[in-house]
Amino acid sequence: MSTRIAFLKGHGTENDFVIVPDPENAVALPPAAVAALCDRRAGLGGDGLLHVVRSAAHPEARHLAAEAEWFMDYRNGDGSVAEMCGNGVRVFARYLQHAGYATEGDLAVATRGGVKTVHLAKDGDITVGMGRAVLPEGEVTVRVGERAWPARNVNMGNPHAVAFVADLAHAGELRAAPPVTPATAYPDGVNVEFVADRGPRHVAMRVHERGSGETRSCGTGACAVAVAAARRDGTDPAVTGTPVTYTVDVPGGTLVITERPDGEIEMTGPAVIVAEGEIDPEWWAGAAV
Ligand SMILES: N[C@@H](CCC[C@H](N)C(=O)O)C(=O)O
Repeated sequence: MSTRIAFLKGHGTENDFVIVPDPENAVALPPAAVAALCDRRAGLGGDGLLHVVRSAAHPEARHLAAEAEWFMDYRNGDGSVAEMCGNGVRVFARYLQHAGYATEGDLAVATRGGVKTVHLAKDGDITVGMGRAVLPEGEVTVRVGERAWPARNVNMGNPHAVAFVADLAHAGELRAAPPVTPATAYPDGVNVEFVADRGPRHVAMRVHERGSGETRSCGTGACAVAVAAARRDGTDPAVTGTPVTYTVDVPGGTLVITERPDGEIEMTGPAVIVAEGEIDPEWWAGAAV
C-alpha cells in the first residue's frame, strides 16, 4: 500500500508555503522532492516548505524538545535548507492552531535559528519574538546592472544585505540573485532587501530570497530592514533607550517590527491557511527522483 502524505498551503503577507505535517518525521524530503512540491507549474507551488515535526523526532532539534514541542524544518523553494523564516514561523503556528495542536497564548517553536516564541490569538495577526539581530562589521555592496549601493549586513539567524534605494524599481526585474560583495561576507549565500522610504519609521521593500528568488514578502528580511533603518535614522533602541517600531510594506502586505532597548525584536503580521489535501502517491513516487 502506498503512503498517503497530507499537505496544506498557507501564506504570510503572500510569502507562500507548502506545509507537510509529519509529527514523527516519517516523510523523507530530499531537496528534489521539496523543489517538486514548490514548483508553481508542475507541483503545488510555494516560496518554501514548512516540514512540521515534533522536536523529539528530529535529529537537528532533539536537544530543544524540552523547550519547544514542535520543530520548523524550513526549506527554500529550491530544496535548500535555511536557518529561519519569519513569515513561515507564523504560518507554522497557524497550522498548529488549525490542527488542534496549539491553542491561544504563547507557543515556543524550535527552528535552526533557535527557539522562537509565537503569540497566538484566536484569530487576527500573529506576533513572533524574532530574537536579536547580529550586525557583522564592514559594509557590503549590492549591484543591479550599472547601479551599486552600499548595504548593511544584518543576520537574523539567516543572512541579509539591506540596501537603501531611491526607487524600488531600480532593483529591476530581480530574475537572478543580485551580486553582493565581498562574497566572503556571505559564505552561505544571502537574502537581499531593497528599501525605499515612505514616511517616518515607515519603509517599503522588495526582496530577492536565497533559494527562492524574488518573493512578495520576507519576515526575517523585514526585521533586518527595520534594524538597518533604525541605525541609519538614529533611532537604535540600544542607544536611545526607547523601543522603536517600523512599518514595513512588502509587495504582499505590511509587517510591523518593534525592536526593544535590549535588542529583542517582535514582528506582527498575518498568517493564513488556504487549503489542505493529499499528495497523489503516483506523482510523489516520481517527485524525488
Ligand atoms: N521568507 C523567509 C525567509 C526564508 C529563508 C531565506 N530564503 C533564506 O534562505 O535565508 C522569511 O519570511 O523570513
